[in-house]
Amino acid sequence: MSISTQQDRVIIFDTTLRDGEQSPGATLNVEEKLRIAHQLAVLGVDVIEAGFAAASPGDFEAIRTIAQQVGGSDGPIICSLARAVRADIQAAAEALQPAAHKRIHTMISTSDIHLKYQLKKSREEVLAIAQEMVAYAKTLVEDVEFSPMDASRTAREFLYQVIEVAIANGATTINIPDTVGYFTPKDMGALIQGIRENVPNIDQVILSVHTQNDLGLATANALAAIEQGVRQVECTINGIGERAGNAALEEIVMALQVRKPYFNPYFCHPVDADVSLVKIKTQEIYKTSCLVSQLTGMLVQPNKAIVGANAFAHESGIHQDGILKHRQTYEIMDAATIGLPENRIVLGKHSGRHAFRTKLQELGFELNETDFNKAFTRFKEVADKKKEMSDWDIEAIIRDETQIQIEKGFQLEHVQVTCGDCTIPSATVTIVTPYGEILTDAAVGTGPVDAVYKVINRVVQIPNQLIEFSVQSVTAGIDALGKVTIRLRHQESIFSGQASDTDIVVAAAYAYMNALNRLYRYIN
Ligand SMILES: CC(C)(COP(=O)(O)OP(=O)(O)OC[C@H]1O[C@@H](n2cnc3c(N)ncnc32)[C@H](O)[C@@H]1OP(=O)(O)O)[C@@H](O)C(=O)NCCC(=O)NCCS
Ligand SMILES: CC(C)[C@@](O)(CC(=O)O)C(=O)O
Ligand SMILES: [Mg+2]
Repeated sequence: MSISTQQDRVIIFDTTLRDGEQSPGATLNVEEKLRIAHQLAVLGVDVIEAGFAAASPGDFEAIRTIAQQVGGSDGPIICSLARAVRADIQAAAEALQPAAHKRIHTMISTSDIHLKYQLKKSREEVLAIAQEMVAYAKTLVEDVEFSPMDASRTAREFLYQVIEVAIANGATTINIPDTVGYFTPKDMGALIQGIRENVPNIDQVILSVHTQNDLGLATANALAAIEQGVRQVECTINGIGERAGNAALEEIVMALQVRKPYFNPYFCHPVDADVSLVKIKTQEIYKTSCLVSQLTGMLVQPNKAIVGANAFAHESGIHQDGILKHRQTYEIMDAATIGLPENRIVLGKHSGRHAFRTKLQELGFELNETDFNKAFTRFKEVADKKKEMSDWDIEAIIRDETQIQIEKGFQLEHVQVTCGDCTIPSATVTIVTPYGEILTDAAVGTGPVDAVYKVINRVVQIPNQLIEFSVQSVTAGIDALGKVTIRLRHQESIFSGQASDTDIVVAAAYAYMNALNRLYRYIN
C-alpha cells in the first residue's frame, strides 16, 4: 500500500509498539509485539511503528519479525524510529529489510532547551545533522519520516528552516511532535497554519502530528491539527505511551466517524458525503484494546472514552429509562461499531423501575405488581449500601420478598483441588443435581481452575463455552477476598456468574456454578 499526498483521508500511524511501549512497566517481548502487530493490521492501521531498532537486540528482532510476518505487500507500512545518528538509521533499515513497505522515522530535537542542555549543540549543527541524516536515510529507503523533536517549544523560524531542509533532502512525511504535551488545540492549529504558510515546499509531503497527553489534550490537539490540513496522526491503542501517554487511536478514529459532518468540510468531500475519513475497521477496536491491555498490563480506566468498561454502561434511572425507550437518547454511538457485543445496564441506587423490570425480565422473573413493588423497595434499600448490585443480590431479594420459588439448580457441595509445580492439577467435586442425586467426580486440567471447570462440566453436562474469566481482589491484604467473574456462552446467549472467597479457586468454582445454573434455568 502506498500513500499519496493527494489522498484525502487521515493516515493512522500507530505507535503502540514504540511510544506505547515507553510506558513505564509496559515492556513487551518479541512474541507479544508480533501478536499486537497482527491485530493492528486487522484493525487497518496505515503505519505500524514497531519499535526503535537501535535500542536493544530484542527490539531489533521484534521489528524484523513484524516486517517479515505483518509487512506483506497488502499489509501496513512498517516503521522504526531512529535518532539522527548513522548507526541508528542503519539498524532501522536492516531490521525493516523484509517489509514490503518500510519507513525510517528519524528525529532530532530542535528546541533551544533541548539543544542547550541535552544535545549541547548549536542550531547550525542540528540543521546540518538533520540534513545529512535525512539524506542518509533516503539512500536506504524511499519512505522517510522526519520529526523535529519538541517542535511545540521550538523557535518558529528555526522550525520552518529545519522542516524545509528535511523535505529538500528527501523526507516524505514531516511529523510535528508536541513532545512534552504543552500545547492547547488553539496553539496546535496556529503552529500548523504557520508551517503551511512559511515552509515553501510543505505541499510535497504528508504533514503529521504526534501529541502527548500531559494536560489531557492529546486527542483534542490531534483533531485541531486535522482541521488545519494535517493528514497523519500518531497515536496508540488505549492512549498508552511515555508519561501520561499519547493520543488514543480509538478516540481520534471515533471522533472522525461520529462527527463526520463536522470534519467533512476540512476535507475535499461534499459536506454530506458518506466517505470514511480513516481506513480503520472500527469493529476491531474493542478487541485490540483488550489485547494491548492484557499484554502490556496497562489496565484501561473504567471511564476511559470509547473502550472503558463504563463507556457504554448506564447507571442512573433516568438514563436507563431513556436508553430502554430509544438508545440515542443517551448514546452518540452504537457499542457494536467498536465491536462490543452488548450494552450494560448496571443496577445501583440511581436505578429506576424501568431498568429494574428489564433486569428481572433478563433474569427470567415475571412478577405481579404487588411483588414487583415489594422487590423494588427492598432493592433500593440494599442498593443504598452497595456499590453495584449483582444478579445474585437481585435473586436474593426476589427469594426474600416474593412468593416466587427460585429453582435451585445444581448445588456445589464440596470442591477439593490439588496443584503445585510437581503435580498434575486435579479437582474433585460433589454436586447435588436438581433431582437430588449426589454425584462425585474428578478431573485433571492444565491448572487448578481448568481442572475444576472440567470436572463440573462432566457432572453438569450442559454444553457451553467459557468466554471470560477474571479475578479481582475485593479487600486489601494477604487474606483478601478474591472476586471471580465469569461469562459463558450457550448458543447465542451469554450467562455470567460471580462469587467471592479467600481461595480464588473456590470462588472460581462457585462463579462457574452460578453461571451454569442461570443457563440451566434458561433452557428448562
Ligand atoms: C537510543 C539508545 C540506544 C542510546 O543509548 P546511549 O548511546 O547509551 O545514550 P543515552 O541514552 O545515555 O543518551 C542519549 C544520547 O543520544 C543523544 N541524542 C538524543 N537524541 C538524539 C537525536 N535525536 N539525534 C542524535 N542524538 C541524540 C543525546 O544527546 C545523548 O548523547 P551524549 O551521549 O553525547 O550525551 C538508548 O537511549 C535506548 O535504548 N533508548 C530507547 C529508545 C528511546 O530512548 N526512545 C525514546 C524516543 S525519543
Ligand atoms: C519521536 C517523537 C515523535 C517522540 O515520541 C519522541 C519521544 O519523546 O519519545 C516525541 O514525543 O517527541
Ligand atoms: Mg512521543
